[in-house]
Amino acid sequence: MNAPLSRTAPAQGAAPLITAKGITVTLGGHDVLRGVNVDVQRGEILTIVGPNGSGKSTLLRALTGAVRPSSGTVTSAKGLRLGYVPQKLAIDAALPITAARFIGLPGRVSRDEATKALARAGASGLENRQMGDMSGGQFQRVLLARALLTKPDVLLLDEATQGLDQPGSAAFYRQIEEVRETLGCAIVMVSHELHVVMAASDRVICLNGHICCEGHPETVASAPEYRALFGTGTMGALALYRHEHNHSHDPAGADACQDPACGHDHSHDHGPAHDHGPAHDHGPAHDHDHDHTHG
Ligand SMILES: Nc1ncnc2c1ncn2[C@@H]1O[C@H](COP(=O)(O)OP(=O)(O)OP(=O)(O)O)[C@@H](O)[C@H]1O
Repeated sequence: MNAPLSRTAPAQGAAPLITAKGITVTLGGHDVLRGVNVDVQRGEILTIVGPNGSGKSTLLRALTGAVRPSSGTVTSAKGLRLGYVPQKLAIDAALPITAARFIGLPGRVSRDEATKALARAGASGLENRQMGDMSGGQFQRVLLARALLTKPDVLLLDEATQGLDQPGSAAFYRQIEEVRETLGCAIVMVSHELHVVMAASDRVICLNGHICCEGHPETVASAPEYRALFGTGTMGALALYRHEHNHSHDPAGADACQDPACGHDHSHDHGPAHDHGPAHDHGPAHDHDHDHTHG
């Protein structure tokens, strides 16, 4: 299920489900996004990575139409159905509501539909469980089940595994791949966990207000250029992807990117061998065969 070659092939060449062309989004007087171009193809898993405040959530919201660009356009295929899994959702733990009832809100959903959606989200058997009693992973799966009720053409996830541990995140993303296999929907996800989502992604976009770089993760995994794209921006996660170690990673420079327009410090060592000293191997990242879209 997790093997790249067994993936449902994204519908290359078909009309995109969502097209953002040269969008600039201005919030609070600042250009949060500048001249961003994104196509979402049917059946693909597209991951958006980038440092805190780089506009990932804003881009997701612009793609859904929840945020209007100040320039550029976002167009969607006619009748497009969207599903959305938020970063987190606060539910009063004291509120007595079962998973089956929760995913049925606000509309009416039959017990059968709720059960099927929970099964697709890998949350079978949780129908009668109180939402307040769920583990973080179970809770996110119920949110996923809720998003799947609309049978979305595009499922959007905004750091849906925040708060989960690594095995929990990895299991969640495997579930996402399964959802894609079953429903054939496109998936657009924001994640900080590049090491975890890498295996599940067809394409990765590195965002920092503009698109720094984008590409196919498998193609670029062996390319030397990709190693320089993220400094310690994954908090060492890329190194962890390759092998376990327990030294600390400096979260500073979280937005290191090879693109000089990003303005990051690239003076640290990106040598091919992983070094357990302060200079880290930056592991898999992205393709430099891309269009730069600087605003
Ligand atoms: N409604 C708003 N008004 C003003 N500024 C906003 C608004 N929403 C977001 N911003 C600003 O836009 C920038 C991008 O925010 P966004 O949430 O899109 O980033 P992000 O990459 O998703 O960040 P994070 O990784 O921290 O979730 C931030 O500087 C944020 O403060």
